[in-house]
Amino acid sequence: MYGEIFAGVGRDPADEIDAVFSDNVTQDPVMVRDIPFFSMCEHHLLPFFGHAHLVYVPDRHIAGISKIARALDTASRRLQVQERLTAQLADAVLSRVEPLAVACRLEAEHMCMSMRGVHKPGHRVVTTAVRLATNSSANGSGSAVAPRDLLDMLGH
Ligand SMILES: Nc1nc2c(ncn2[C@@H]2O[C@H](COP(=O)(O)OP(=O)(O)OP(=O)(O)O)[C@@H](O)[C@H]2O)c(=O)[nH]1
Repeated sequence: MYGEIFAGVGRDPADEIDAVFSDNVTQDPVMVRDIPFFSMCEHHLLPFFGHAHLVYVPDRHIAGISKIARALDTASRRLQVQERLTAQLADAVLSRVEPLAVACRLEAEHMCMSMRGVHKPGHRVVTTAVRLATNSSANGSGSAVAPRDLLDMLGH
């Protein structure tokens, strides 16, 4: 059982993104919503779980969509904090798909806050990560979608 829960230990989430396509790519945003994930709080050894949403603006490549979910699984199946998990997913897409911009948002309930401690079942922790290509025009002056637009699409 623990082999499955911690199957991401020692693996690079980016390596899951092994399918990218380069034909007829346009710089229109691609969004994947409501990807479920389960992870383990590194402070309490209790689960946190929820959904991930990710949007990116392709440059020359698009990702095989399942590979984004696979990268999320690899990053979540280990001891984690939600902020780092969010960043690792965005970084994996940035490094392998080389988009103009990528943003992701995770919403989760942490069992360490629900079943013990402060006892707040039903709470939701929301984290976001935004990454821009170093040569991106997505910083506001160019024609690409701005980071604020990406976060709006994610429903922050
Ligand atoms: N961007 C994009 N990817 C797609 C679409 N339809 C299928 N794919 C992805 O194309 C990829 C093909 O990857 P492969 O590794 O060759 O196929 P696979 O072994 O079935 O991959 P898994 O679904 O990850 O098991 C997968 O990531 C699919 O999710 C689509 O319409 N758009």
